[in-house]
Amino acid sequence: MTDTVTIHVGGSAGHDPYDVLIGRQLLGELGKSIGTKAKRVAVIHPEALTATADVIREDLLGEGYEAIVLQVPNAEDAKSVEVAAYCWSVLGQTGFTRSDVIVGLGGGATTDLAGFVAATWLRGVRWISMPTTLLGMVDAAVGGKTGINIAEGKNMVGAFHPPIGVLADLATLETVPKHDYVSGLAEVIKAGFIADPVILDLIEADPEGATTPAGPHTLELIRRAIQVKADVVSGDLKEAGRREILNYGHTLGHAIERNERYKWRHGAAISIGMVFAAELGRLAGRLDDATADRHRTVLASVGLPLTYRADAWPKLLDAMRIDKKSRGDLLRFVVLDGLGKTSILEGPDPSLLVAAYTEVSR
Ligand SMILES: NC(=O)c1ccc[n+]([C@@H]2O[C@H](COP(=O)([O-])OP(=O)(O)OC[C@H]3O[C@@H](n4cnc5c(N)ncnc54)[C@H](O)[C@@H]3O)[C@@H](O)[C@H]2O)c1
Ligand SMILES: O=C(O)C(=O)C[C@@H](O)[C@H](O)[C@H](O)COP(=O)(O)O
Ligand SMILES: [Zn+2]
Repeated sequence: MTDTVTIHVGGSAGHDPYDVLIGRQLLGELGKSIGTKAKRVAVIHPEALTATADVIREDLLGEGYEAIVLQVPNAEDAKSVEVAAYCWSVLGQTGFTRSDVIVGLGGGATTDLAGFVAATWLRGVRWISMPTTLLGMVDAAVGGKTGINIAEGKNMVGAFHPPIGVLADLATLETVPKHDYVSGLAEVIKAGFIADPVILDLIEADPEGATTPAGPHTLELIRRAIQVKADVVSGDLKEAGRREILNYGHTLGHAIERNERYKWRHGAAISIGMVFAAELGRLAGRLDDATADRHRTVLASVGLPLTYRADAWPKLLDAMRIDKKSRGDLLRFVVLDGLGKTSILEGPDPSLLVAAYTEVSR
């Protein structure tokens, strides 16, 4: 049995600090995190986790809470205004008050939705994140970005609303489909390039092992990636500055997700987005060849995609214009000046963008 690892996330912008617990058999921790003020607990979960949600419900009932479960669609289909509206209706019908607590149980799509419902219900109620995918644990569950997608763009409607606690039970990873697990590695690798290169060394030492929760470095990879995220969001919850580095690879990545009508896995799109960002850095004269090339080798070594359709460029460029980092007509990209050295490339020449896209297109 693994000992529980605790990572502290500092409070900022009027929000309280909280802990991320990583371990096994963390179910018992849920009651402690909810506390005695709450009467009702709503567990929002995807179809894939119906059985787990039922176990949690029974447990909460046993602890004296009025527990309800809200099943939502798997994956990105949950991140819609219709699904949020369904959740609001259920909360209304059950008399959910400001002292009650929402639990988001699932991957990043579910926790983004659950956090958004918590942020908007009665203008904000407390919520706990229980991530059950690699991506959810290392990125989505931490930091309080919540939201839903619209046809015009990814996560375009949302709020900064941090959870009061995060419970990452490693046992849940055992049932995650392989391609979803690998998708999560894109965010782990992102953390490696922007802040903690030891992550890259660990993956390169055993890429096959990195693609399974049974791999030798799973806990260390998760712990390191969460630490990167916790350090960044503790100082800049609302993305006024440094937090933008967590968006490495996301400007093109989100455009690809929109172009695929949110049927692609997030990590797959971000993988291509990071290769593009590396090429931008290289072509702008900021990033050395070895680090730019390393993106391709490490991402490919775990089976993540590196290229996208050449003919999609005009649509992707259009989508990138409403990226949240844009200011007016100015496109802004997170790039690297070296390993772990991030900077912002503002308003790059259109020819530079085309040249970088040529390097990732097929
Ligand atoms: N808020 C943030 O800071 C942040 C950070 C990164 C990513 N995200 C968002 O996270 C989402 C991607 O998250 P994801 O990769 O976890 O995908 P996901 O939530 O879509 O989950 C992938 C699939 O696995 C299923 N699943 C979840 N847990 C399972 C388990 N334990 N066993 C079996 N099946 C399981 C889900 O139902 C879904 O079908 C995107 O919407 C992305 O925008 C948010
Ligand atoms: O936490 C952040 O900040 C991030 O940018 C992390 C990203 O991995 C994540 O995909 C996030 O949801 C992107 O947010 P967005 O504001 O660009 O939609
Ligand atoms: Zn992401």
